[in-house]
Amino acid sequence: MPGLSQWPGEFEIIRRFFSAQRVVDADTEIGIGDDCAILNFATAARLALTTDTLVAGVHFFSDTDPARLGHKALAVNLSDLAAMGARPRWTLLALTLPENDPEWITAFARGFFRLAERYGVQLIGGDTTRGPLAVTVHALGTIDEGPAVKRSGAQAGDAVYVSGSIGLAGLGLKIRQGAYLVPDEEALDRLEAPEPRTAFGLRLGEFASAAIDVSDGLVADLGHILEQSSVGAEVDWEVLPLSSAVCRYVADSGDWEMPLVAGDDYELCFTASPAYAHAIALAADATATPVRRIGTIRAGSGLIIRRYGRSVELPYSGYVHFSPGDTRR
Ligand SMILES: Nc1ncnc2c1ncn2[C@@H]1O[C@H](COP(=O)(O)OP(=O)(O)OP(=O)(O)O)[C@@H](O)[C@H]1O
Ligand SMILES: Cc1ncc(C[n+]2csc(CCOP(=O)(O)O)c2C)c(N)n1
Ligand SMILES: [Mg+2]
Repeated sequence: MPGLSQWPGEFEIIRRFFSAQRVVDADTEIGIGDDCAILNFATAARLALTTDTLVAGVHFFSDTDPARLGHKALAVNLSDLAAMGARPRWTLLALTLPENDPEWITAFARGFFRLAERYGVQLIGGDTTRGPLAVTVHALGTIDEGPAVKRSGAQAGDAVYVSGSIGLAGLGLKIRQGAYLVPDEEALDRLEAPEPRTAFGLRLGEFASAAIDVSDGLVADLGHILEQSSVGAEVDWEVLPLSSAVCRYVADSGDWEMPLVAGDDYELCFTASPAYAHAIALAADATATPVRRIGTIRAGSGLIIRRYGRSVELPYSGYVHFSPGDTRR
């Protein structure tokens, strides 16, 4: 009779797919294999902790390439660490699988560990259960010096910036849903395998008064900054960083709000005093991160979008679980 750890069940999945990672963080006293992981770090660094769940049929299509799903499950958590200026270090992985399909799990683990290794992140524990497909990842990072970049620090007169480009994942979702018929690889890549803005996130502390990552949509997430900072903002639609495919979608459909309300882009939206414009350009350059000023923080409340000489006030709408019909953006 095989020892418990040899049974082809959850323990075999853990042993075979998840417990032999090359990355080992020096401050990990106990990793995978006991009731808890133990971290032992004597430095003055503070810990940043976050968690995000991806559920089949809600966050991803059940037939998504498992390597891309493994990547995305970690990426969305690294994105939250980036938004606070934290350095990613450790992760925990809670995996609920409908079946023990070694090929699927091998590909999932490949995507997960490839990203983890690129950022030096160690998997230190998790949970493996049988049930409807869902992935929950916890990520832990350190803030080595300076204050964390919060949602609540934006001030009237600050500039509003966004990294990369927005609306790509929303376009990918429309294509995946069959609601838009012009294929675009870049859009599908953004939807299924977003890249966390980790390197730029580590520079945010140098200049940002507030920051958030764009998971639910620019308007909804900038809205969190505005509410938590008790300010309003104006955003110029014409300067939004949109890929040519997103521009074409807007021209074809007339749906100019899509890039503002669709989620899943995992870009960083942040605010900073105009005095930091040069520092921001240097950080963008040093980390090869496109960054665009899209608007200005104003006293008061509410978000005004300026578009071709008109001003429209948009509600802070985006992807909201449990909203009527669960906004399928
Ligand atoms: N069930 C919960 N119990 C305790 N805190 C929660 C719970 N759900 C969310 N939170 C906290 O509420 C805040 C807002 O959560 P939210 O999920 O909107 O943030 P986010 O992770 O940046 O967004 P997203 O999930 O879209 O990536 C966070 O501080 C989060 O830790
Ligand atoms: C199949 C499928 N349908 C819809 C979407 C869009 N979507 C789902 S959750 C979410 C916000 C982020 O989630 P959370 O707030 O839970 O972190 C978005 C934009 C998708 N990616 N896949
Ligand atoms: Mg976030």
